[in-house]
Parts: sequence; C-alpha cells; structure tokens
Amino acid sequence: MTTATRTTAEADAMRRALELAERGPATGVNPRVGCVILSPDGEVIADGWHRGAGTAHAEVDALDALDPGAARGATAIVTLEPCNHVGRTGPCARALVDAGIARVVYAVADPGPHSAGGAQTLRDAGVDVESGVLADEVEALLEDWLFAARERRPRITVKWASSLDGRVAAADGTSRWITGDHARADVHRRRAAADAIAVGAGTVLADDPALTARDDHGALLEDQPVPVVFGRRPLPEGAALRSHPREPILLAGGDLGADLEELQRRGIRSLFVEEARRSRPRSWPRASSTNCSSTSLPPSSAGLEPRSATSASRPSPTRHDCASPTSCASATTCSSSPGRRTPRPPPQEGRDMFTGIIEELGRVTRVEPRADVVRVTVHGPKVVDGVRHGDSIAVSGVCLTVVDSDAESFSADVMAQTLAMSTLDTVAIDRAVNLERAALVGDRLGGHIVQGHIDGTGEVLQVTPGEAWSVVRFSLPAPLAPLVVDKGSIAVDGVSLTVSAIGDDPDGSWFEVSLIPETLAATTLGTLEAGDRVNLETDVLARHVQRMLRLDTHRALPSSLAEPGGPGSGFSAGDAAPASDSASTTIGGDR
Ligand SMILES: Nc1nc(O)c(N)c(N[C@@H]2O[C@H](COP(=O)(O)O)[C@@H](O)[C@H]2O)n1
Repeated sequence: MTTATRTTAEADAMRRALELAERGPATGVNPRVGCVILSPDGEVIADGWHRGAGTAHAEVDALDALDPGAARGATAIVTLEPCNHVGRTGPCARALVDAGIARVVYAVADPGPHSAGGAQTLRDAGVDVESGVLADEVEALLEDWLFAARERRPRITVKWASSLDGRVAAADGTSRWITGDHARADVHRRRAAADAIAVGAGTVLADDPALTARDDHGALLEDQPVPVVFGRRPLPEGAALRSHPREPILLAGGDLGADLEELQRRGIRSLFVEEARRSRPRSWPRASSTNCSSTSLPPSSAGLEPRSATSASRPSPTRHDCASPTSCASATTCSSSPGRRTPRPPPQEGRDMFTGIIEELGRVTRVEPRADVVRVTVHGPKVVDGVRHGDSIAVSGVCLTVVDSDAESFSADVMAQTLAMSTLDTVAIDRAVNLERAALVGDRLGGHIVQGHIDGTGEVLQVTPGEAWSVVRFSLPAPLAPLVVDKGSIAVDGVSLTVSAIGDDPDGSWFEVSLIPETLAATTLGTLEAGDRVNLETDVLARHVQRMLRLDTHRALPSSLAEPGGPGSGFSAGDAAPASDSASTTIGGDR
C-alpha cells in the first residue's frame, strides 16, 4: 500500500469511527468514542463504539468482533487516544498491544489524569502511533466532555430568550415562551443533550419550571437532564420539579466554584443554564468563566420589554451574545479558557477556505425544516462534480457541508444559528445562490481569503447602473464598520470584491463596490435591488488586527511590537485600547 493510499484509507476510517462514536450516549461521564480496525492492506475488518460507562470501550468492542489472532499486524483507528488505565474496564492500550495491533491512529489525546498516556504505552510496546487525524471534528463532537476533562468542571451553556428587538418578557410578566416553535424545539434538544439543567431557586419560586426535555407534543424525550437548583430556599411542596424523572440536585449557590466541583464529582459534564425571564445572564458567565451563551430568536416581539437599557435600542438579531470576559470567540464558537485550544465551529459550519470567485449560479430546489436544522438542496451540476459527503461548498458566502448529493444537486443542513446570522433565514425554492467549492492547495487565489463564516448582513442602499459597470452601495452594521477599508476586500454573498468607497453617515456606515459585467452576469449580485439583504464577510486579516488590538498588547504581541510606539508598531498604547468593547459584538468579542 502506498503512503497516499494508506492516508486516504485511514482518513476514511476515521470518518467512519466518528460516525460510530455518534451512536454513543451524548451525556454521561464517558466520552463518545468510535473505532475501526483496518487490515494491513487497508480493508475494514471490524468496528465498534462505546455505549456508555461500564460497557466495553470502542477499541475492545471492535477487537471483540474479530477471531483470535485476526488483529495481528492491523491498524486501529480511534477517535480518542486509547486509555491507559483500569477504570470500570481495562486499559485499551494494553488490549490493542495484546491483540497484535501494529499501528494506532487517533484523533484527540485523552486529557484524563488517570486515563491519559495510552499513546506512550503503545509506542513503548513497538506500536506505530499517529495522532491528530480529524482532530477538529472529534473536538467538536466531544466539546463538552473534553472541556470538563480539561477544566475539571462541567461545561456550561447559558440560554436566555430574546426577541428580535432585544426584549425578554412581556411587561406584565405573563409571557413564558416568547420564542417560536423552532427555538423552543432547539431548547428542548439542548436540554436533552445536557447532563444537567440549572436554575436559581428564585426562578423555581417564580416560574415553577418543569425542567424536562419534551417533544413538540409535550411528551418527555428519552434523555432527561438532572435538574439542579442553586439557592437556599426549599423546593415548594407542589413544585413541578418534584415530578421530574431525575432526582434534583440542590446546591447552596454561595460558592459557584465549589458547586461546580460538586457537580463534576457527581458526574455532570455539561450544564445547561436557563436564565430568569427578566434578566440577561450576567452572574453565571462572569463567576465561572462560562464558555458559552446563546440567544433564541422569536418571530415577534409585541408586548415585550427591553432586555437591558444598553442593548434594547439596536440589538443585532444575528449575534451569539457572550457575557463572559474570557469566553466567546466568535458568532459560532465558544472557547474554554485562556490558553486552551478553542473548539472550532461544529462540522456543519464547514471550515475550509474559499477565494470568493463564484463557480456557478445555483438554484435552491428544496427547503426542508428538520428538528434543529433546515436541509437545503441546491441545483449546481458544476460544483457537485466529484463532490463527496463532508465536502464544503459556500452557498452565497455561507460555508455548508454536503450531506447528500447526486449528479445535479447537493443537500446541506443549515443550523438555526447560521440561518439567523445570514440571508439563508429566508431561503426559499427557486432562490438563486452563488456557489463555490472549497479551494484546493495550488488553486489560483483569484479573489481573497474567504472563510465562509458570515459576520452579518447588509442591505442594498442604492444601485447606480453605469454603461457597463454598476456601483452598489450597501449598509454596514456598526460592528463591521472598522473592519472595512477603502480598496480593501470584502465578500458579499460569497463574492470577493474590492471596496471602492466607504462612508459613515449619521444613519450608519456604508460601503460601495463597482461590479464589472462578468460579476453582474455570473453571480446573484447582478439582480440586486435597493432593500435586498446580502451576506457580509469581512477580511480575516482585518479581524485578526482588531483582535490583536483588543488584547493586552504586552501579552499578545512580540516584544518588538509590544512597546507603545515601538519598532514597527505603528500605533501607540492609547490607540490599542478600543473605545468600546461590547461583549455582545460578534467580531472579536472574546474578551
Ligand atoms: N479510548 C477510549 N475509548 C473508549 O471507548 C472510551 N470510553 C474511553 N474512555 C476513557 O476512559 C475513561 C473511562 O474509563 P472506564 O469506562 O471507567 O473504564 C474515560 O474517562 C476516558 O478517559 N477511551
């Protein structure tokens, strides 16, 4: 087998192992792990996955499917480093060695203090070991578990509901669910995917929440989070929580660090926090370096009161708010803590690179709302040529992962948050879309580096047709304004464009681009009219610079750059501190 063939076979096997891992339980103390065993010539001879604490680990599950001796000289592909300890089961590293496995490829290292070290044990036994294959995908799958294992405390997700105009509850306090069916279903899905769900005692007294995960008809879902109540006030006799299928955990709430340790000790790895109706989450993230918070977007806001004095006037419905000073890394990503690896966006988001040169004008042929995503099918015979499941295609600038395809079309799932952040929120059959496949190494970089991660949407303010060219003016959301410069690059609906003018009017910022006939004919930009919305992605370089300026320059920059006005710095320390550092901004909002 050539090295290239082996690499391909192993990457394919890791993809399969990842799929197998997903069959395991998403909650609980043990991670979801999958394993595929390849014969020396690259054929799949066995596979397995972990079904939860106390059952066989994925590697042993796979080995058990083989006759004695059949694994000799084989390669084990595992999503997590084989464990090295005796826990509820024996050490996988030893089981692999004993079975005669010659090579092990794993995605992510096991951070467990007792279980880590399997790779070394394997190497010491003469096994060839490689790591890091599909590491980002596995990091995304095991986000909660890895966070908890690394930080020794549960990963917290804070949820609060807010209307599109930034309101949280009816003025008379009557509204319980201000969000629509889609957002509500999303919340119940998140509840079911968490080990525990927490509220304050005040919320229990005021709202009497059931804290169960339910389907559209109110029936209990199979997985139920353990309810956790913080506060000293006792649970009222008739509290709905007393009928919860899981025994509630009651914690004093005075020392959050100690409470989180206690939850970790009790096997809670992910904690879903539902905020009280009338407030945005503040104490949670700050007190605990919470990794993530999220908003739900309801369809209407009538009768609801502003969620805060500062954010009520112009909240952005597109953002993923983050109230923690150290947490939210971008609109779609939540980080752990400083110095830790930042989990990338989930796989559906895609994380390839594009150039902003549109390959084909596609047409939406099907829009299928599902539980927590919308499956969109797009006719695009050119871009589906050779496309495979898992490949990325930018659809009007939004990087999507192909989940299905035929000779003419492909389908991709768009997450609720991506819908909310882009013009895909109004995607409909027959909509024309700009299509570009992910760039390959060696491609000509005709446009600029485009990531397919939308920063926000703009509106067409004016189209000025010329003899051949058209000049189009777009509104620019305030957080994006500093990132757009005259003659700089911007992607509009996925099209790489040079900014020909910028301006900041009292009504807001704007930018203009001049569109050549080729762009007008070959992309959706040719049909734009005043009032149309477009997806905007600012230049990644500008975002990096903004991020650097927001960080403590002495920490973040090489010493030659860190001194105020130092060699090559081009700015003073005073310049480096941004005037406003709103944690709710999507761009660089990770302070
Ligand atoms: N490599 C690997 N494969 C699996 O299938 C696993 N479940 C794990 N888990 C690691 O081992 C710990 C649990 O061990 P016991 O189930 O108690 O024996 C878990 O914390 C992981 O570190 N690893």
